[in-house]
Amino acid sequence: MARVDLDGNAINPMTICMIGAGGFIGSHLCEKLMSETPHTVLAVDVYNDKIKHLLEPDSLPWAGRIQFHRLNIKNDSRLEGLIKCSDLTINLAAICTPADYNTRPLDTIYSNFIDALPVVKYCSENNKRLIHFSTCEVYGKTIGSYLPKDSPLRQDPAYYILKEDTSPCIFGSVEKQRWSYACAKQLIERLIYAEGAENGLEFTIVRPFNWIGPRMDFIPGIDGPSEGVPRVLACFSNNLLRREPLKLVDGGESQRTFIYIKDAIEAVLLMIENPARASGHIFNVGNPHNEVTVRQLAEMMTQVYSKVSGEDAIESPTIDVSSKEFYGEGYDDSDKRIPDMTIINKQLGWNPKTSLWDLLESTLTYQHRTYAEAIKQAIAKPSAN
Ligand SMILES: NC(=O)c1ccc[n+]([C@@H]2O[C@H](COP(=O)([O-])OP(=O)(O)OC[C@H]3O[C@@H](n4cnc5c(N)ncnc54)[C@H](O)[C@@H]3O)[C@@H](O)[C@H]2O)c1
Ligand SMILES: O=C(O)[C@H]1O[C@H](OP(=O)(O)OP(=O)(O)OC[C@H]2O[C@@H](n3ccc(=O)[nH]c3=O)[C@H](O)[C@@H]2O)[C@H](O)[C@@H](O)[C@@H]1O
Repeated sequence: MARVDLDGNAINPMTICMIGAGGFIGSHLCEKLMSETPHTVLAVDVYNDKIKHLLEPDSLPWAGRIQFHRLNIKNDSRLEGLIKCSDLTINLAAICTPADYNTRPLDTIYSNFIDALPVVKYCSENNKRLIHFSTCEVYGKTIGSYLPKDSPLRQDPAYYILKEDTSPCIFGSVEKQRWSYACAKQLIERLIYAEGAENGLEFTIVRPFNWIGPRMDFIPGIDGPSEGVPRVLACFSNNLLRREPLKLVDGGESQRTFIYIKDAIEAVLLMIENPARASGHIFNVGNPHNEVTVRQLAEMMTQVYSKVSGEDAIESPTIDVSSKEFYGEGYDDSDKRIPDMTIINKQLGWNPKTSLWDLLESTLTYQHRTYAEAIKQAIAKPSAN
């Protein structure tokens, strides 16, 4: 049966230049595009470990519809050619782990702003559509976080719900280098918006709210550096696999809404296949119903991991650490992130489905299956690391 868009029109096969296709989100998006659509992907990245299963062997049903191009977009003249021969470019490439924002602020700003500039320029000059990945961090802190602790207004959604078209972007001072990432992402959003307004660039901006699932980041000492600090899902998974306490930064009081990667990818596919509804928009993509404090996340992950691994939790499953100790000087945090869903509901009719418990159960089953044996061996032979 022919695939149709939300307005009942047939969807024609397209060629997509996907930059950062070898990362967490890219790998899931490639998987979806290969298994459920007729589209072709030119997958650009410096790594391909997370999409190897889609590239080999040649006998895969989609062989010929996905090509890997190993290139660094900082300095490779092949990029423009790849964008020119595609119908759509999706840019996912970025440094996006908070441990880097205050310790490698220059790399963070270059990666999230400077390196994205040629992508925007080539799309604009060649009249190509662009879907650019920004972040919910562009909202920074909530207005409510500046109210007195006992103010009743803190309970009023007007002071904390994050809306694409009305919420301000509130960052800490320049010394708080944590915000180097959010600020670079905000400026590239503004540049893309301006290219749309002045030069007619057809764009969509995605603001992901803590998408999590299998293949997110790395497990330190197993498939990433021993001293590396990934995002919270991988940090806590690593602690659980090693039977160490989960570290709660500054008491684990910050709040997040987590969404299952597979739900979020459905939203991206709707954007890809419904350009008339998606172009010119900025979309929050998150799950407002999955809000927890980081402490609650740690407690739930501990329970879920016990269930999927069959091992009892350790006696003291969490430990408090200061942000200075964990991330170093210049760290700061978003207090609370709940996405407003009005625009994405109206334009794409999309809603997330998976509860936090269910998404943790499938993700931690994957983590256990993928890493438990390797961790056991690494612990038994520490010198082999
Ligand atoms: N995962 C989330 O919940 C989340 C939340 C907010 C924003 N985002 C944004 O979504 C995008 C993808 O995030 P992710 O979680 O998949 O991260 P990721 O780190 O897993 O993927 C990014 C990919 O980009 C590649 N890359 C980086 N610089 C490159 C360069 N110069 N040339 C070629 N490839 C390069 C990396 O090798 C990596 O494979 C990022 O822009 C990120 O800021 C993600
Ligand atoms: O995923 C998103 O939507 C965005 O937010 C993330 O930022 P953040 O949520 O702060 O990063 P995490 O590493 O996932 O941390 C979440 C919270 O857990 C805390 N944390 C992290 C790790 C840990 O071991 N312990 C711990 O308490 C952090 O301090 C923070 O409060 C990253 O900046 C980006 O990937 C992305 O743009």
